[in-house]
Amino acid sequence: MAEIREVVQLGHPLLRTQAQYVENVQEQRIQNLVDDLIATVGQANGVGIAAPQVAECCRLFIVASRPNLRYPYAPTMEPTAMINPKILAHSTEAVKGWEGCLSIPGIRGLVPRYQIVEVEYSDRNGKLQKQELTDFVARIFQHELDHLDGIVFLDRME
Ligand SMILES: O=C(O)C[C@@H](Cc1ccccc1)C(=O)SCC(=O)c1ccccc1
Ligand SMILES: [Zn+2]
Repeated sequence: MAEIREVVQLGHPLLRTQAQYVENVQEQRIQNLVDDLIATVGQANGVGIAAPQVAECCRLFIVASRPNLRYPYAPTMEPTAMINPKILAHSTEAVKGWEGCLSIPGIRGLVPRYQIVEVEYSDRNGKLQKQELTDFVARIFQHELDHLDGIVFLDRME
């Protein structure tokens, strides 16, 4: 009897419903993808990366701002996964700034972006986040959001 009780208490995978099992597999897939993207953006010395750039069709990207030659005052931040991201509001003026792209190596260009964006996304723990992003971090967010819609920075250069 103890054995059966132990199995029930531990929630043995075999006792989960099929829907719970599928949900757990999907959740693990997203967590693995987030970990892979964070490792990839670090190895590539990037400041962001979007799932479509590694042929994963889901609305998920990483923002990983750090100071660099073109943006020496960029904040250093923990690489942050942003799931189902959206812009809720933005400043009127667009400011041009240098961008590159891990999918278009060797090319840099001046791209207009909103300087301030109010954004919403779910973090990797499923918690809904609302934030105001400014300057370089706002630029990265807009660059990565474009990737989710098949747009690259070359498409926005004037
Ligand atoms: O292709 C990507 O999404 C990564 C891209 C993100 C990005 C760079 C610059 C502005 C907005 C978004 C890169 O990280 S490109 C390589 C890079 O580290 C870099 C390039 C230009 C300026 C700063 C950083
Ligand atoms: Zn890019």
